[in-house]
Amino acid sequence: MSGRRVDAKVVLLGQEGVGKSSLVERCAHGRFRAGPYQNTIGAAFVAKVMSVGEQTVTLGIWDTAGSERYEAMSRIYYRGARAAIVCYDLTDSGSFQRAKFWVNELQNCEEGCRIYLCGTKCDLLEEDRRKRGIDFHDVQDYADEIKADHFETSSKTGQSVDELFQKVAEDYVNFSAFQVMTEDKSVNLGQRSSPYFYSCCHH
Ligand SMILES: Nc1nc2c(ncn2[C@@H]2O[C@H](COP(=O)(O)OP(=O)(O)OP(=O)(O)O)[C@@H](O)[C@H]2O)c(=O)[nH]1
Repeated sequence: MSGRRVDAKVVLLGQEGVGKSSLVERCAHGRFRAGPYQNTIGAAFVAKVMSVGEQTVTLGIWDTAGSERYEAMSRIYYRGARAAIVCYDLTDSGSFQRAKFWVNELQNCEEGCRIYLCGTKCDLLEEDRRKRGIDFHDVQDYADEIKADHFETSSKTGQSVDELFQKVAEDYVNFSAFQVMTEDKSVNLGQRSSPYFYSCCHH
């Protein structure tokens, strides 16, 4: 994977313990690590190759640390992101307030970044519906208001995880195609925005 071109930078944001690393682990390696919770320090990176129709897209996924101690660092990681997966724990209403904080940041600082709201740990609701901390429709209304997609996922069972990342990749491809189309129609300045390049670290 080293040296592979990354087409789109994707960042995960959200309160500590909401399950960002688990989401990346499920998406990248198809597994869920039970056991003691280890908080992320700084950030972690993984590259994920996705297929969208005939095309191949490499997402460069940055998993940030949720601890407020690392807030300034998380800001560095969302710079230039094409997509942000803003996570909250479906059983913890406080984590949804924190998600709103990140949405405001993105709206103010990263105009070109699409937002995906992700309610995590939905397996816990299947065990006991009373554990739901935030009403689905309230989140959906908020998602509509901010023009975000909204998913409820479980990294434990895998529910809706692939769908979430697939949507991110598809939106990237469709949006890029739209951009090229509108650029072709407008005055040709002889320049086209190039994709982001990184030398990928991989684990
Ligand atoms: N039941 C259940 N537990 C989950 C799920 N996702 C994560 N967890 C648990 O929630 C805890 C925190 O998960 P992490 O993925 O480390 O959370 P994080 O958001 O990356 O945390 P920080 O790195 O501190 O920001 C761990 O004990 C996970 O096992 C899920 O889908 N279902």
